[in-house]
This record gives sequence, structure tokens and C-alpha cells, in this order.
Amino acid sequence: MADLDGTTSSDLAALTARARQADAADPLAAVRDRFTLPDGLVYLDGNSLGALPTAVRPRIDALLDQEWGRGLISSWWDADWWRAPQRVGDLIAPLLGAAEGQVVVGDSTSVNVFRAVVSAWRLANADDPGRTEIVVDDTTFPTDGYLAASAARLLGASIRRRLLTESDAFDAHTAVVLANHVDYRTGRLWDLPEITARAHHAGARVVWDLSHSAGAMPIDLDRHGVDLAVGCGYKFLNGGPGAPAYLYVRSELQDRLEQPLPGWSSHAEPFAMEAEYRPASGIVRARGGTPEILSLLALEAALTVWEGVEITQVRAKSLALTDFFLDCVDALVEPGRFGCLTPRDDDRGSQVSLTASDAAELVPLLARHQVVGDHRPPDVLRFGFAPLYVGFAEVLRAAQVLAEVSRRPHH
Ligand SMILES: Cc1ncc(COP(=O)(O)O)c(C=O)c1O
Ligand SMILES: Nc1c(O)cccc1C(=O)C[C@H](N)C(=O)O
Repeated sequence: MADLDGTTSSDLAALTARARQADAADPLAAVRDRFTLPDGLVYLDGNSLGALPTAVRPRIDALLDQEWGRGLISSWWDADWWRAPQRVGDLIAPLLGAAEGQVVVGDSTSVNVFRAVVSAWRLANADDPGRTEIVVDDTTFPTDGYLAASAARLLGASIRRRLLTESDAFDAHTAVVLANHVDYRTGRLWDLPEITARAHHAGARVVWDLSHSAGAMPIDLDRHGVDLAVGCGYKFLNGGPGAPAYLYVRSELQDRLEQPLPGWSSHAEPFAMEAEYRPASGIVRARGGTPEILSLLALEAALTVWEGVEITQVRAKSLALTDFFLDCVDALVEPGRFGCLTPRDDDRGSQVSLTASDAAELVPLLARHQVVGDHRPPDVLRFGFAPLYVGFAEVLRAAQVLAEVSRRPHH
């Protein structure tokens, strides 16, 4: 029997059976137990703020009680706080397809975008003086564009905003290409190997922002010869609100790196307190000031959720979750109610972005029914699917609630 909007109970029964089967066959199902989430909540905003890994609280308690509380200043050495930026970087490295010693953690993504763009500019101009331009992904997350523009003003560079898939997006004038791996708004996944190869062919250095891809899919930075990369610690890496960001610098470039924020903790001998700056070698050269230990160690504890997890399984589940959500929306929601910005083929990250003129009003209505998504201006309703803790039955529930709240008049 069809109800008013044409959905049949056999549609729903088929989707319920599919969800049950997918949850039963999910090799990552047990990983959800490594998180603390409110009962009954369907949390589809892990691409903005990841859920709380249960291991974080005892780690922070121990840090407060023993390391800060008792050890005080000696914990910089006795608890190995000083090396935490590299140590946590090495835990993130496998998720980026990076060998050890190429990732450092600290500061925000915004700061690291600035650090990476200026560093890349200096590398490109050292090899080929006279390159005048920084090319920024036309669809970039705003902070990257702001920081690249500020870097350009300081460097005397010009900025061009381009769709990076266009064949003439960069040329012999280009020093740096700043690219987003997954578009935060649409969920589109850009071709990292192809764009990196074309940028290199043009003689430019490339900086990738991996905020919306790291932890959701395999990324092969080393294999594709990426120069520098940055990303957030608080999205699919679950490091907590304001978690420090990571910065990848390919090993061959590290000893040529002239970063623009060379704080004392990137000095060759920080405790010599020399007046002159002498850069450390290796990835330590990319550090800034004193490491933010509370949030760094929370991120370190959060990364224990990845133990035994295959990133290829994460990608397979991510695609299956987003596929299933789109199928549920097709089956349950009134046809034509939403547009869809997210590609339906595999060129997508771990989110689905629907469009509707009332997207902003729908978000609190969904939340009232325990479904958390978010709104991005002007008309995007965004759902992120974190494969480590989102299940298929929840996806179906989210689509059912969406069908319901989008059918009712809002007042
Ligand atoms: C692609 C991208 N880059 C950077 C950021 C943010 O950087 P920050 O942590 O400095 O606010 C975000 C999200 O806020 C983002 O989506
Ligand atoms: N960093 C955020 C925050 O402090 C508050 C709310 C949201 C965020 C985000 O990360 C937004 C996110 N980058 C996005 O893709 O829209």
C-alpha cells in the first residue's frame, strides 16, 4: 500500500532488511564501542566534530593527576611531552600514507595552511626564481583562501582562484597550488594524484588540505609525491574540539624548509636559547612554539581507536553508508524535495550534501528527533558519515526522520 507521498511499506521493509544485513556484515561494527555517544542519537556531524573516544577521559585524568599534577615541569622529559608533536604525527602518518618522520602536530589548520603555503612558495622560488602566483582551489574552505591571500600579500605574490581540474589552472608562473581533497560543502573528492602530477609538471609545489578526507579513506601522500599537506585533528580523527592540526612535509624537502613561523621549538637546540635561529633538521623544523600538551595527548588517546582498523574497510563502509543514505532518501522523501550536490559515483568523501531553500530550518527539526546534521549557507543540508561509529540502521532512521520533518509545514 502506498501512503500519501508514494512510499510503500514494502520499500521500507526492503530498506530495513538491507540495513540489518549491512550492520550484521560490517567488519567495523565493534569499533563503535570505542566511542562514548549519547544513547539514541544519530550523529551525522563527525566531519565537523568527531565523537568522543572513550580512551580520552582516562588519559586526560592520568595526565592531570600524575604528569601535570605531580610531575610538573619534569614531565616535559619524564613523560616525553616535548616529543609529542612528532610522536602523534607518527600515529597519524599511516592514515595519510606517509612513512614516519614526516608529520608534526600542533597549531590550528589555519596556521598550518599559512606555514605550508609560504614554505611551498619559498621551495618553488628557490628552484625556479620568478614564479609569481599562488593558485587556490576555487571551491576551497574559506580559511585556506584567507590565509593564502594573506601569505600572498606578504610575499608579493598574486592569487588566482581556479577550478583545479581545468587544464590551464596552473602554468609556468605558478609557485604553489593549494587544494582541498574533499570539498567541505559538496562532498566532492578531487583527484589528488592527477592534480599533484599536473602541478609538478608545471613546476609548482602542491599543498593539500586533507581535513575532510583523512580518516575516511586511504590517502597515499608518499606514493604520489605530495609536497606538503595539512588537516584538522577534530573531524574524522576525533581529537576533540580545537584539537591541534597536522602538517606533512615530504622527507626530501625537510632540510630545505624555510617555514615562516620558526618558533623556538623548531630550533636545532631550543634549550640553548641562542639569539640566532638555527633550524632543527627533519620534521622538527616544522614545529612552532610550545606544544599544546592537553589537546595533543587527548588526540593521541583518540587515535587508539584505529588499532586493527584497515583504512580500506573504512572507505568501503563510507561509500556503502553514503550510497545507502541516498537510496533511502530516494525511496522515502517526496521526489524533487531536495537537490543533491554530492556525486553519486565514487568521487565523493564521507558526506552527503542535499540542497533545499529551507535547509537551515530543517537542521533544528532533525535535532529535535535526535538526528544531527548541519547547514552550510546558503541552502546546503550536510550529513557526515563517520564509518567508525555510524551504522546502517541509523542511516535509515536519519532518512526516515528527514522524510518526516521535510513533509510537515515548519510552523
Ligand atoms: C577544509 C578545512 N580546512 C580548515 C578548516 C578549519 O581550520 P581551523 O581548525 O584552523 O579552524 C576546516 C574546518 O573548519 C576545513 O573544513
Ligand atoms: N571548526 C569548527 C568549529 O569550531 C565550530 C563549528 C564547525 C567547525 C568546523 O570544523 C566546520 C567545518 N570545517 C566544515 O566543514 O564546515
